[in-house]
Amino acid sequence: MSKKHPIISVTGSSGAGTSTVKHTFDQIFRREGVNAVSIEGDAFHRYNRADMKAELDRRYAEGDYTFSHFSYEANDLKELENVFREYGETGKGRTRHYVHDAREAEKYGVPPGHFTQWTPFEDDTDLLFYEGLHGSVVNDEVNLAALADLKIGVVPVINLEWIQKIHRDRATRGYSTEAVTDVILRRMHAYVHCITPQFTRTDINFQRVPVVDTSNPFVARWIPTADESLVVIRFKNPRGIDFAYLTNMIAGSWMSRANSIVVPGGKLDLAMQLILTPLIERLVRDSKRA
Ligand SMILES: Nc1ncnc2c1ncn2[C@@H]1O[C@H](COP(=O)(O)OP(=O)(O)OP(=O)(O)O)[C@@H](O)[C@H]1O
Ligand SMILES: O=C(CO)[C@H](O)[C@H](O)COP(=O)(O)O
Repeated sequence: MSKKHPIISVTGSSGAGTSTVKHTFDQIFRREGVNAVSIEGDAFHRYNRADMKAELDRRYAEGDYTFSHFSYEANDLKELENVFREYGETGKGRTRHYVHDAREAEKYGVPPGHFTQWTPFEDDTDLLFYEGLHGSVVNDEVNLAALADLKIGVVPVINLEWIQKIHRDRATRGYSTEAVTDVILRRMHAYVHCITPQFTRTDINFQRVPVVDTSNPFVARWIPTADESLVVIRFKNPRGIDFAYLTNMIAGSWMSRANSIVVPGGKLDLAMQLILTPLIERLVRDSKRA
């Protein structure tokens, strides 16, 4: 936890919608005049695509079928912890990009499946924003949850998450449904052991729930739209959250538990703005006083 140089982490599985949620944060940062430095979890993968394949093959040959990008060991979480710690203490740090596809290759000048060089953060930023798979990990090696000041989980129910991943990976990353299905299966062990435990540590979870039939996510023809979904928003510590204000402001919303509200899918962006803006404002205000 850092008051002087606050850190926000947004954690979700691959395809959960963390990049989409980042756009909402970017809008809030722009509107509130917050100068945030952003880092992507994929920058902290341990291997480039070819080396990951070699490591997978090696482990398969040894009978380990559980290794995937979700696994702790496939990522340099020590380095991520160093970046969180250094930023929290000094406001400095560094990051790089993992280039997924041709569009990103053109943007960064590095072929798909490779990393860019590490580059230092610009000086005098107001906060660090992380978006990726491991923003609230606590294991024998690292404690990232302890270093982040506001932790958000983005967790659609699992068949919606798979639909989102399959459609995104087919549309923009050139994978077949079969290839994505294999990846989903291979990642399941680490999904259960490395990804889901984080969502009991996050301060707020946003869980999109479809209200159309998604029983067979592998043949779904499109991603359920905002109108075809609800979002459950759960607060770890509901003290200080003005639920009456939120349910008044967000048409069609209601409380489903003492720490949860449900909003129509189309109101997700509004709900995030209403909930997150005061929290971000407070982090930045406190950091200027520290
Ligand atoms: N609220 C939403 N409503 C409709 N579609 C959504 C929503 N959130 C995400 N999606 C869709 O789901 C897909 C995956 O979203 P996104 O790219 O944000 O995931 P991600 O968590 O960043 O994945 P990765 O970490 O693998 O990059 C995209 O096609 C996106 O348009
Ligand atoms: O989304 C992911 C993790 O969040 C990707 O699967 C990961 O970055 C590896 O990508 P690729 O399969 O394109 O090498």
